[in-house]
Amino acid sequence: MARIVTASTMAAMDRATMDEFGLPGRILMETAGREAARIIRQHYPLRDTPILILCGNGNNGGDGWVTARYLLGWGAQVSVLLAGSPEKLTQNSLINRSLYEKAGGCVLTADNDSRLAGHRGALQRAALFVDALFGIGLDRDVKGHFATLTDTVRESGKSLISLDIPSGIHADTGHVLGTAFRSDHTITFGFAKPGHFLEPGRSHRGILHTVDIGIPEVIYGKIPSDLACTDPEWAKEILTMRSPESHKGNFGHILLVAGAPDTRGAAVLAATGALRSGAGLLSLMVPEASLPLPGIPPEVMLHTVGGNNRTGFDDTALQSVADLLEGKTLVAAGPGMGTSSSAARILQRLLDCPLPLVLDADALNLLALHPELMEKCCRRPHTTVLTPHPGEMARLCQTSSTAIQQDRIAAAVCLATDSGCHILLKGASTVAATPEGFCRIVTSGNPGMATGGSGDVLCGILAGLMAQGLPADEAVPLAAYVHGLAGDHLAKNKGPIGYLPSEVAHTIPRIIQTTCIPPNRENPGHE
Ligand SMILES: NC(=O)C1=CN([C@@H]2O[C@H](COP(=O)(O)OP(=O)(O)OC[C@H]3O[C@@H](n4cnc5c(N)ncnc54)[C@H](OP(=O)(O)O)[C@@H]3O)[C@@H](O)[C@H]2O)[C@@H](O)CC1
Ligand SMILES: Nc1ncnc2c1ncn2[C@@H]1O[C@H](COP(=O)(O)OP(=O)(O)O)[C@@H](O)[C@H]1O
Ligand SMILES: [K+]
Repeated sequence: MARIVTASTMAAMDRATMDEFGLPGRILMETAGREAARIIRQHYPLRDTPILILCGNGNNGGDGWVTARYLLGWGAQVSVLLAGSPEKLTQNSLINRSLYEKAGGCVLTADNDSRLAGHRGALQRAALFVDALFGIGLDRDVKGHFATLTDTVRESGKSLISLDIPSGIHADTGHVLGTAFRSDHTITFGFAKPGHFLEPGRSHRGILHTVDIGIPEVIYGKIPSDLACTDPEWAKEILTMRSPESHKGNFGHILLVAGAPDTRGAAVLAATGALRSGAGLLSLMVPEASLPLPGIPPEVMLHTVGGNNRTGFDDTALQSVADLLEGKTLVAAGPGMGTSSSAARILQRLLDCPLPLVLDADALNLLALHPELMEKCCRRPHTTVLTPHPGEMARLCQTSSTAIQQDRIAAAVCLATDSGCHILLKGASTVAATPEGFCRIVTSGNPGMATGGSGDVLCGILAGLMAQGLPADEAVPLAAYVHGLAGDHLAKNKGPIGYLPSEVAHTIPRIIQTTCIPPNRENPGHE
């Protein structure tokens, strides 16, 4: 299920389903609460599990009342703790509270700290909490008795299921507003929200279940979402098996410009990433002072150009660029390239070439240092991809990395639409934005990948996928997804920290085989 919607889009879909399509909000809420109760029943033995459902004022609380009524009907020991103010309940919450009470349900009211303290026994007796405090309507920090309740439940270590999103997590950014629940399961309604996939929200939501509450496809079509996430079904649609008659010329010829003497390993890692992802041919342009290049795959065609230990590339290197561009189908530049004035002149020349361009690391630093290069980059009539980490992104956008991290999706989309470039904003919760403003959140990857050289491998993977003809809007998120899956595979099989970016590169063929190739096309060359 790759569709994702923001809180405002989800609210607009809910409204349109009610007002235009004619399906009442009460039915949507009934479906949400009933399906949540079903999922709870699947995971916990109802008769042996005292359940306390925590309801807020809003419609998220409304879902909680419905869930409570179904669980009660199925024989569960269930109570509701109303943490919101009884007089402020939404209309549908009020109706569903009354139905729950008619069915014999018990309600404890705790709308301030002292009342909450009076219900300590009920909190202690519960074995499972259901969090229906706030959903997509959370719009400010969680404070006061709501914060006390959240912290008490979290610190109890007992099982917790959140309805729609863990309360305290902002649905659009994944940020914690004040304090937040950490759930074992989150049951979301309609479509998943960005906060389910963006850290720290992703780490707070446990197993995610997406429930169809009856938002009709016509409404989704009318209010389209410009967000999605990566998943295996999506990946399988993109990579197709090679024709038996294919040859190396079908899979592109990359010119990789990388590897000043101090950072020559970056060139090796990017080259390995590109070849392990299936690039047809790869030529590497490095300064002669960077030789030897230990670990460089013998498949790489090596072109040494003018350079020295101080600046990396020198001005004589510029003369080689035109020759080296001859016959290439894609250029990737930046890993360990250096930021000398000679490197800037090389980048200027590359920006003029009529080929797809992937710019990473020092190429991004050069764009930030030379506004005229950034302007040139924005005016390119050919595909350009920029792959910044938050620090590089901050320099490109002349802001701080804290500001970028405030809303990663907004930052990536804003730069992509302003610059006309594809943007891959890396880090925990990598996002890929297109110049048209579509954004895909990458769902793979782990903190074990936070090692120097990891981004160089990713740059190579991206160049390798694009060289094979994948359009940038698919190749950019797929490269990050495959890179993250390779990291996840190593974290699981080797250990969560200490595996190397070079090992990530060498794991790519296995990931492509297991995740991206549909099973019926898995074994080329075998009967
Ligand atoms: N038909 C539909 O629409 C459907 C909706 N559905 C469900 O509804 C949910 C959205 O409901 P919603 O819009 O009522 O918002 P919700 O998440 O309950 O929160 C708003 C309440 O919280 C309060 N509040 C906010 N922040 C606060 C804070 N920090 N500290 C304290 N209070 C705070 C805010 O108070 P106020 O700002 O008014 O003072 C208001 O009372 C959605 O996530 C899904 O679960 C499903 O049933 C499917 C059909
Ligand atoms: N906490 C994390 N969770 C998931 N992926 C991460 C995390 N930290 C780093 N990564 C990934 O590792 C790579 C690091 O890239 P980058 O910062 O450019 O590294 P370098 O410049 O050292 O090669 C990116 O793909 C990034 O998304
Ligand atoms: K919730």
